[in-house]
Amino acid sequence: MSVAVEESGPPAWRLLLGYVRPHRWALVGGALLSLMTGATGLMLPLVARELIDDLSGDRAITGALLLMSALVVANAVLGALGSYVLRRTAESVVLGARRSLSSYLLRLRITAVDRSEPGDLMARITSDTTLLREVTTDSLVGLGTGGLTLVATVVLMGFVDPVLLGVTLGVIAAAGTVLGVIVPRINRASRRAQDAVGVMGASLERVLGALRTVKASGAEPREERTLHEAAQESWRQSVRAAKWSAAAGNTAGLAMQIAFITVLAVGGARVATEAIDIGTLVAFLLFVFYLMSPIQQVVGAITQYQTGSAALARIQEALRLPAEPAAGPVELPAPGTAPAALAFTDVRFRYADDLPYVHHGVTFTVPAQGMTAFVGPSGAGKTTVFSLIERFYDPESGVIALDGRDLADWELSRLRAAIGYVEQDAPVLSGSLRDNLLLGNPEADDATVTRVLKTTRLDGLVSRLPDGLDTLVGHRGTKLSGGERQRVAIARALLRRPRLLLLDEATSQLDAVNEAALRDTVADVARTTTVLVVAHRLSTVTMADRIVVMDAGRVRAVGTHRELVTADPLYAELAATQFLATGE
Ligand SMILES: Nc1ncnc2c1ncn2[C@@H]1O[C@H](COP(=O)(O)OP(=O)(O)OP(=O)(O)O)[C@@H](O)[C@H]1O
Repeated sequence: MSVAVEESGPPAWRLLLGYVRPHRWALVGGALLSLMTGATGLMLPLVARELIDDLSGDRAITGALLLMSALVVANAVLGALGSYVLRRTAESVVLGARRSLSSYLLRLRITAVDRSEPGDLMARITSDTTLLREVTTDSLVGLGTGGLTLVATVVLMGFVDPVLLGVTLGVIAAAGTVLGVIVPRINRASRRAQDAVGVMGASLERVLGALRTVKASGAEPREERTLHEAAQESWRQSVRAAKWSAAAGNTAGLAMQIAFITVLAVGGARVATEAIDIGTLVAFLLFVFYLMSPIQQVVGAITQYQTGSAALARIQEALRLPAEPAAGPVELPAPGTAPAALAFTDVRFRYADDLPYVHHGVTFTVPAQGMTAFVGPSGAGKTTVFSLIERFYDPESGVIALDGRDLADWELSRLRAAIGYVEQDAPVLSGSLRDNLLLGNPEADDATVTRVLKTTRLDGLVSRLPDGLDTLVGHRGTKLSGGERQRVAIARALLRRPRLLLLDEATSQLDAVNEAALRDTVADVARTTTVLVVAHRLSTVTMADRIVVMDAGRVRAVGTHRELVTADPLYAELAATQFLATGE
């Protein structure tokens, strides 16, 4: 299982009712149409009895025939209308579930995402929600209309002949006992089948996300096996569910056939002893025939609900993952807003309770404006500083304050609006170059975009591309070079006019010319904004106003390059080896 959540929670049907509630009147309308369809069907045996009576009494049958024809037509028209209304409503229920689930997943806390498989979460939005369609129509409506029709039919049958009704109900009760054993098995198999679809989604996401590496490692056969195994497991469990569903359906069908034969035999005997007349027996047999449809509807509703509730449980699991509060409208800082000051005070943090501490009491202050670089060995906790500033995670103890205010007291969307963040691997989303640049500030005007493109030296690239800013960059920006992706990420962050700019190794993939240009840009930005850089290159570090040296989750020194080279042996060593070794 790839989604880690606590097991408790309200039952699945409550979640279903939540999705159905907005469409309840359409559903009631559809159910009424279905009921009317059933009622027209139910009237047919009674009219048939009239017709037979008329025939045996030598009376005209035109009226009864016309009435029967009208009932047949009404039955067809009402049936079609009812099924359209119900199907439409079911699609609306699926739409509602997909909307709420996708909104929820976008708000997931990063901790929840760390513990989940994106492919499995995707399967929950796409495949599991689809199953709600059948649950809404077949289950909810089927149970309602089928149940009501069943009761109405049974009442009418009781009026026609209570003895034959007793015989019929006896057979149905026996079938019900068998169904009680079958139904839970459908639920179990359906749940496993949907879980296997989730596993398949997760495996697909894993492979397609790193197809180049998979190919380069010659790992296709192994990955293929994993995918096939998941597909096979889903098939196996779906076949098992189909087997039990078929058994359930046929048990109901068989019960009805047995009821038919028994009624024919017992009814025949009653006609022979003149307890009932032949018209009554024909009417009752027609009722038994009409009983078949609501019974199958009710059995179908119960079996379908088993599949649906397995999907509902998976949706519910996703909805119990920890999420952030719903974001208000994002308001970016107005041009010229003052840069932000930042302070970490004795911050302790670990990614999970069963993992070691990454920060063991980190303390440093960054005044508004200027550039601060973070250096230190790999795994020292530098990137984690940025993740905490963005509140992707919260510290276990200690305080992180922006402008003197604890991050916990900031409205999350306001906090993030103040920050521009360029991640370590500079992600670019599929879509056009323009989509990517305007991701964080869709309102940026053309003049600003042109200026930022120039600053990040992307103007040359854009003019070379046949479609300019509308060029599609491919999945994860694969049509761009590593350096171009990084510059796009920086341009995107700058377009947000951040009060605090976080650059995580933002220059690591740039060539010397572009790096020098970007260094000037960053220095320029640092005159009006607070810039924090996780640096791997001496060039970035030497120009920083202050350098925070981190080691194993602690700040060991703060100072300028000049100060630290003499004051801190680790820094002196890093400067002498790591930075210089990168080629500067
Ligand atoms: N999402 C996560 N879940 C669990 N552990 C994590 C997570 N992200 C990072 N870590 C661990 O936290 C520690 C610090 O990671 P961090 O990325 O902050 O280091 P860093 O100083 O930026 O390293 P580098 O210079 O190599 O990027 C590492 O040991 C890493 O394995």
